[in-house]
Amino acid sequence: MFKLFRLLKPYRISVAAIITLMLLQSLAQLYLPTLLSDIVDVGVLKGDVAYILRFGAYMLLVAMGAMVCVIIASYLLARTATGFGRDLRRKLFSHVESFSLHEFDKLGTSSLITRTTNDIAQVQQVIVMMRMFIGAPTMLIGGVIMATYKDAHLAIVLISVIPILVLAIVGIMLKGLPLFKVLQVKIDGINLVLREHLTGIRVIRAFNRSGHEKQKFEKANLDYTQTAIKVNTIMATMMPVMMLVFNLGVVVILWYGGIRIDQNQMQIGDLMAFIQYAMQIMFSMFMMTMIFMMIPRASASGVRINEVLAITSTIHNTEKAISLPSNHAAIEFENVTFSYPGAEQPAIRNVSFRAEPGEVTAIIGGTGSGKTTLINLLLRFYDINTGSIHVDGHPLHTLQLESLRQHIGYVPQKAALFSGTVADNIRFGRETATDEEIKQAAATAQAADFIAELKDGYESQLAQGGTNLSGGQKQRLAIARALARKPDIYVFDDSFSALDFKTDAKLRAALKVETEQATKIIVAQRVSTIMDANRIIVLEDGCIAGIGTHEELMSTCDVYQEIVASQLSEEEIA
Ligand SMILES: Nc1ncnc2c1ncn2[C@@H]1O[C@H](COP(=O)(O)OP(=O)(O)OP(=O)(O)O)[C@@H](O)[C@H]1O
Repeated sequence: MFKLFRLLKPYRISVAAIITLMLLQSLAQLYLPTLLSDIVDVGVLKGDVAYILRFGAYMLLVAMGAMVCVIIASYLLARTATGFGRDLRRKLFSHVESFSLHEFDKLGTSSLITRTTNDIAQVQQVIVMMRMFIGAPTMLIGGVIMATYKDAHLAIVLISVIPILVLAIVGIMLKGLPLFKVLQVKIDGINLVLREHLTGIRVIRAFNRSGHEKQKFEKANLDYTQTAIKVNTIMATMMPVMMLVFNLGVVVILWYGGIRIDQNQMQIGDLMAFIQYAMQIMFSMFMMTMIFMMIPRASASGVRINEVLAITSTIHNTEKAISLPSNHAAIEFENVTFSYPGAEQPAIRNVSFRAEPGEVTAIIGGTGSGKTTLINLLLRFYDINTGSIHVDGHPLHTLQLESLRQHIGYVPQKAALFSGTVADNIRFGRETATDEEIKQAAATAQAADFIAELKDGYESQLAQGGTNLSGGQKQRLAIARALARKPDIYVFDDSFSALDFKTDAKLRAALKVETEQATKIIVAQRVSTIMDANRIIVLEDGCIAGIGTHEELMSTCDVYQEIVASQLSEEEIA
């Protein structure tokens, strides 16, 4: 966790000011009881009103000075802590941005979200508590010194109470701390049930499993509550135990102090100051307990954050990476083999093909045959194991990632839209696209009609993930987004599956005109979508079972014939 505090560097002046102010505040606090004892011993006992007033005003000034220190320190601390949290979130976010899909697979999306939010908040809390880090030890050491200075004999009573307090605190913490860790795991449990419930709400309702889900949530909730009650019960004993030990200590101090006053070895004011020092010592011990309770929790979060920061993406720009010139680029796969990390079998084996500019290269095959994997490799979401991929004659790894992706208009299998307007979502493809270009892209994607029917047309707001649109509408917006980019390469990963046959045909006809010069790769399940492609690649279990036009494959490729036969009969039956 302390490694993360390097991010405090830009705030070093604030931190120095906070430390100085808190030290000043602690010194002022330590000075107050001494002033009080002077008022009592000199002013009150001798009836010197002028002395009382003068020292009273003095006390007021010191107290106000301490207050000003606390106010300024709190302000600076709030700014520093929120700034630190913002910087750390930014650092983590941009680091995660550089990850390849492999790293996302490894860490898990939900864990990355928790680490960027909850875990950072825990570490940020340590900064917020910085006041205590400085105040508590100063008050403890200063309190003991000042109490000893007031009366060394009585200080022995006080100092012998401290180990009893420490023992009580350590005992309680030993019981409570492991439960704090358990508590975090139980929160994870609630989050898991909740996340599954919210994302799967349609399925849960359709299968009438609401009752079952409710029970699952109740169980996780009860589990968490019971642990929380247990940990809070243990922690709640801390204050009364501390108060008991402290009050017993005060009784002993008063008793022994009374004897010493009786023997003229101590003055009343000193005894009053002594009790105040004892209170300050106890308060500082309480603060230190809070610190010790918080640090293990925050350092667990610190470890989780550092884990993410320590991961370097397996896919990044090499030093000599070049920018892909704007060109109508040919794509070439040569003997490409690739296994997903941890997978036993390669998802793609010895795949070779060429996709030419101005042509449509289609990929067809059963589920799990490796179609999406080919696309993932072209976009360099993953790196190949053996073989090579060239774009415009350049090996993929020699190209700058941003430049490569800049040239590709990608339509994913599952249309991912973002909250914002329809126009915002299309403009996502190219920020500089004009309104006219956006309308043109929507028209080509056969989305113009349904957008016109929306309440605010292109300015209609989309819900998170576009849930207020149908599957086909989402797909058409995703296509419009890729078209708005005007790229050299189009990649449609099963992007026409949610469209009816008529819209599918109209869309392909419009695309043909709009994307004439570009290299087009179309992954499809329906033969009718790709029948007129210049080249059809038939995939089976990660290998190429045939390449050719529809006619060629109909006479040479058994797998293709099977696909065609199964679909025709299905259509005939329908
Ligand atoms: N992230 C991943 N990690 C591990 N294995 C994966 C991953 N993604 C896909 N696979 C595996 O790789 C193989 C090919 O998957 P791919 O998604 O490329 O198939 P597909 O042909 O696109 O299928 P579909 O038509 O169902 O989308 C499958 O066996 C799948 O289980």
